[in-house]
Amino acid sequence: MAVDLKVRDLCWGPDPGRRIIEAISFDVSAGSTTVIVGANGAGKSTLLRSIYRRNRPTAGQVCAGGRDIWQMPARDVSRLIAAVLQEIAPDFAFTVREVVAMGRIPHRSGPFSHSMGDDAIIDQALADFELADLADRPFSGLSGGEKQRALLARAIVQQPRLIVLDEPTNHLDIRHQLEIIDMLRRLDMTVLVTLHDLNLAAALADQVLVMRAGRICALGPPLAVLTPDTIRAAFDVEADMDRHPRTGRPRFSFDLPS
Ligand SMILES: Nc1ncnc2c1ncn2[C@@H]1O[C@H](COP(=O)(O)OP(=O)(O)OP(=O)(O)O)[C@@H](O)[C@H]1O
Repeated sequence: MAVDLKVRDLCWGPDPGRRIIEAISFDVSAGSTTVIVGANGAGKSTLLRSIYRRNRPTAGQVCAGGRDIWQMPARDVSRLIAAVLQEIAPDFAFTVREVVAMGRIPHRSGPFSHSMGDDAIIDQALADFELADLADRPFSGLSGGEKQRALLARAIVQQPRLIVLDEPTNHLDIRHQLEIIDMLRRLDMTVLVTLHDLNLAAALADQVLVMRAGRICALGPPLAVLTPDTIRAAFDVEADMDRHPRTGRPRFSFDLPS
C-alpha cells in the first residue's frame, strides 16, 4: 500500500558553510506522482538523496507514512522506499536475474530464506521489463538502457511503498521511455521522480516541483506550474505550449532567449 511523503524545511550541504538545498517543504499524497524538474545543478539529485536515506539532512525532516525515515532502522526504510539512481551501476559481477533478485533482500528473514513467491515476483518483473531473454546474461554486458530496465525491475520487486527515481528514462529509447512512464502511472506506489523532459513530466505528474538554485521555485499541478514564466526562470529558455492534435496532451517546445 502506498504511503504519503512529507518533507519539511529540508536543508543539506557538504559542509557547515555550504548549503546545496535549502528550506525545501512539500507533500506527496499516497499513491500520487510528483515529478521534480530543474536545470542541471539545481539540486534535484541532492534532494532525492535525503529522501532515500543517503544524505542525512543538515536540517529538516523527511516523513514517509508518518514516520521520520532518519529515525527508522535502515532495514525498515528499505522495505518502505526503493531508489533507482542515475549513477548507474557498479559493474556487478552478477547475472541480470541475480541483480533483479537483490530487490527481495529487504523482505528476507535470513540469507537462505529465498522463497517460491520471490521467484514468481522476479519472473514477473523480468517479463514486464522485457528482460526474460537476458536473465542469465552478465549484468555488466548489458547496454545502458537494458541496465536501466534491470535496475527498475530490481526496485519494483522490492515492493516499496514509495519509489524514488532519478532520471529513469535517460538511457532509454523512445519506446522504452514511454513504457516506463506508462508503467510508473500504473504503479500502486507513491512516486517521486526527476525528469528532464517536460513533455514526459506533464504526461506523468499529478504534481510538478520545479527547483532552481537549491530551492523550490514552483509547486503544483503540471499546467499551473509549467508556464512560460516559470520555465524561463528555471531553465533560461523561452517556452511555448500547445495541444497535441491527436491526444490533446500538452506539448512544449523551446527556444533560446533572443
Ligand atoms: N557532496 C557534494 N559536495 C559538493 N557539492 C555537491 C555535492 N553533491 C552535490 N553537489 C553540488 O550540488 C549541486 C546540485 O547537484 P545535483 O546533483 O543535486 O543537481 P541536479 O539538479 O540533480 O543536476 P543534474 O540535472 O545535472 O543531474 C551541483 O552544483 C553539485 O556539484
